[in-house]
Amino acid sequence: MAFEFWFLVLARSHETDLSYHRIKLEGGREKGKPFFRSFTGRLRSKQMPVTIFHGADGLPRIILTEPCGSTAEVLLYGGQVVSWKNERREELLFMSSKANWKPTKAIRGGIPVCFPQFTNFGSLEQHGFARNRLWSLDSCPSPLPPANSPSSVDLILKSTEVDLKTWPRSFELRLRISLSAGKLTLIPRVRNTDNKTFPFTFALRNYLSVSDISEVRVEGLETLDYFDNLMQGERFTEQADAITFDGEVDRVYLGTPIKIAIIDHEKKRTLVLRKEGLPDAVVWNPWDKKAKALPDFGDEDYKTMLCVDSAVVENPVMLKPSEEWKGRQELSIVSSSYCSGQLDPRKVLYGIN
Ligand SMILES: O=P(O)(O)OC[C@H]1O[C@H](O)[C@H](O)[C@@H](O)[C@@H]1O
Repeated sequence: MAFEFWFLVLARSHETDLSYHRIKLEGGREKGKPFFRSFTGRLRSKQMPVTIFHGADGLPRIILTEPCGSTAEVLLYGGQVVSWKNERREELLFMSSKANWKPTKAIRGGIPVCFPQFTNFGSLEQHGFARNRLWSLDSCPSPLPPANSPSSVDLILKSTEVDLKTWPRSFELRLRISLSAGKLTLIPRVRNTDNKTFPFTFALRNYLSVSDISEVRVEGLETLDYFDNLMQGERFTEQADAITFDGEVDRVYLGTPIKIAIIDHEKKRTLVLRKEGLPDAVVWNPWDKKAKALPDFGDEDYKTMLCVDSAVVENPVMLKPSEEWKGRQELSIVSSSYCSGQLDPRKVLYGIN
């Protein structure tokens, strides 16, 4: 059965007022064939040369590239980064071996966007609906300047009639994703297009690829208070001088410093998470038992992943009509762990010489 759908993309031309560009994405479903045919569509605009591909899974995606050779792959479904590879083609994000690539379910890996609710702190579905919706290209990212390069893309999700029934607040959720050598930057924004103030919680859930979770240290969270989701959200104070892993962990660290280092001894590399406007950080690893209970998580996958999320959880954002909230996170790779003697984590975290 033939299948087609249209994206209406609002694009601002250089000289004139707003104009609409319509992009048609076509595919066909034949017996035994993927839902979509492999397809390349191009939004022809002076300002935003964005190419949309369809992979074997049929999901529309954008591939970001930069001159040093690193790449990122972003799905319109969920506005989700699903791959970030360095210039040596090594994958830096985790993707579950049992990830479900069919819409309506969240994809287990990459960087899902949790909005308007983090976890089950509210009446909505776990982690909100944004990760389960088809986003669009956003060619009017004002007040950010247009991202006019193959290293960047702007996406948008607006409230729909269906979502207004469960969450009656009109919003525009924008996400700019930018790639540069050794760095992936995400800038989420939420605009209140309603006539009432609304609260929301938010997280960029970073599924990071690690060589062996037992050898990983997270620095920058020591001495902080956290909510432990394994203890009914009870509040504790971190006593360890770094977070290490030997069992399930599901914590929301509160009011963290702007930099957190994830040190992977075996890979001899440190991943630095730098964030603004996202005061909390969630650390999650399901470990063996929970991994087995999750249908889209490979039994052994917990050994090679760690979620360290940039989040706003403790104090929800209260957004007034017409106001825009903005966050920012940068993930960057420093290619040798401090174990090698070349990198002192204090330098990474605090810039101490
Ligand atoms: O399975 P998901 O909906 O992606 O959630 C994964 C995990 O996220 C959070 O950290 C929750 O506190 C956990 O209870 C949940 O298992």
